Amino acid sequence: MTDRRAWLPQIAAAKQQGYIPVIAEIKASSPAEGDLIGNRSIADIVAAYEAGGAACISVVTGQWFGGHIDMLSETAATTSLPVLRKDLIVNLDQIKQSQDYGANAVLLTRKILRPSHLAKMIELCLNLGITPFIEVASQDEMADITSDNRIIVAIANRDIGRKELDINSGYKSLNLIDHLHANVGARISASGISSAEDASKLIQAGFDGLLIGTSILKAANPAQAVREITSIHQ
Ligand SMILES: O=C(O)c1ccccc1NCC(=O)[C@H](O)[C@H](O)COP(=O)(O)O
Repeated sequence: MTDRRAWLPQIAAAKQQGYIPVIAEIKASSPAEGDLIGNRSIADIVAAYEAGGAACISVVTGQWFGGHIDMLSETAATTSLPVLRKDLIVNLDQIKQSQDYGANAVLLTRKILRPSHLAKMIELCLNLGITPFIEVASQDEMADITSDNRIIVAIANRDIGRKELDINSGYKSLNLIDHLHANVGARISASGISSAEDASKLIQAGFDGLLIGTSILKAANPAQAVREITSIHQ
């Protein structure tokens, strides 16, 4: 398997080199948009994301989004960029499974995990050398995130419970970022990001990176779409 770079150094390196760290996502379909991949292979998409300067790759393996665990190993075999598994991960075995399939970060969705269980999952990730990528969607969900510079916190612009149909909800993360009081390794704005202008506002608000799926998958030229965001001048 490819020797994978670590998440936080990769995000820091992109910033240091003057690029916006983009976590570019591979997602088979969305309830709002339908098929997002068409006749492309995972290798085609990864190549475009790398050409656009993506810092990291996210792979949605969840069935809601037409995903499958094999998409993870296929991606991991194609790139040395850091790889995140996005799925409804609720037990410790899924964390080990994610690593076996090539992920070096896993999504932990605060909304569906009790704080004590979330703490155990974070601990296992850190023991295994996996970066916990904790997603929150409200002020309440951020309240019990504790400071740890080895974790990533992603603030979602959409509510997972609405199955991505709340497309016009605006950039919720812009209002929430100042309520995240924990010191963490990186703060990411996730979901619904569709223009360089909006990406720029999110970075100016203090985010260390952006997770983007649908808009770059739908773009006529995904490499260019990623490049337009990674190369924004601040
Ligand atoms: O948010 C979750 O808990 C979740 C769990 C499993 C699979 C997907 C999940 N969320 C949706 C996404 O991750 C979005 O695909 C991602 O944020 C990208 O959003 P977009 O740019 O709007 O496609």
